[in-house]
Amino acid sequence: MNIVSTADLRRTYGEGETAVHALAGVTLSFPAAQFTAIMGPSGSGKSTLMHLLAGLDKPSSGSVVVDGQELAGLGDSGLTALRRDRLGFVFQAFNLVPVLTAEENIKLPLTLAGKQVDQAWFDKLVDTVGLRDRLTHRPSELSGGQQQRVAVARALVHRPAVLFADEPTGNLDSSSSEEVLGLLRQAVDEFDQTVIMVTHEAAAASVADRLVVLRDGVVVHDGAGQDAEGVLDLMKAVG
Ligand SMILES: Nc1ncnc2c1ncn2[C@@H]1O[C@H](COP(=O)(O)OP(=O)(O)OP(=O)(O)O)[C@@H](O)[C@H]1O
Repeated sequence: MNIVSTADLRRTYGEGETAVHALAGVTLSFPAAQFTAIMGPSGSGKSTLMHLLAGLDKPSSGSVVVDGQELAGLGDSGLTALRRDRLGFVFQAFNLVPVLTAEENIKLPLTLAGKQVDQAWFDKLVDTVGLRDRLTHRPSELSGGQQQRVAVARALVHRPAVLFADEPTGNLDSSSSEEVLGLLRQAVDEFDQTVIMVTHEAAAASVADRLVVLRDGVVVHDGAGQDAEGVLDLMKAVG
């Protein structure tokens, strides 16, 4: 079953001769429990695609279906509810709330939605991300890697249909990057989580099951995951 799919997705900024075709017809399907890395040179349309998949921007034409819902058919409140209830996000900047503890940050999506915390799931997540002894700490008292692990737990606490990760290791050293990527991998393997990650880093992309490469707003490669060397070779070949 596809959790996310697009059909001939286009997004044009501006008009006439100065128009930029950030996405120029992208048709992709993302099956459940698959880890996809999206790569491509700067300006190839990766952020635009992520924003459209998450309903944060509207396409010029084409469709996006997420968790069985055509986004064009949802109003602003429907999109907000979809993002809150069905999507998880991890960004390069950890985006934690500074005055809240790690535990409060992790539970925030549920608090905001007025939903009960599934304590067994919360405990499992906390143990998976290895933050049991840091739950009462505020973000400023945590390392970058720990903060991003809080962000991963927060993105998973409401069991989203899909987790979007936008350069999740962009601000991390290599060992923290490995930890965070390992967590995302574990979420796919153990929790059947669907993950779609944009990255510039071959090492990050190498943990994915599938590699999609964009260039000039179109898909120029869509294939099985590669090791880091394979990713670099592929990027050279398509770049
Ligand atoms: N709000 C906007 N107005 C005009 N042009 C835009 C806007 N946002 C993006 N673009 C253009 O659309 C194209 C795709 O941009 P996008 O940010 O999706 O690329 P990207 O692959 O995410 O790049 P990067 O790796 O640098 O983040 C670029 O040419 C960019 O300049």
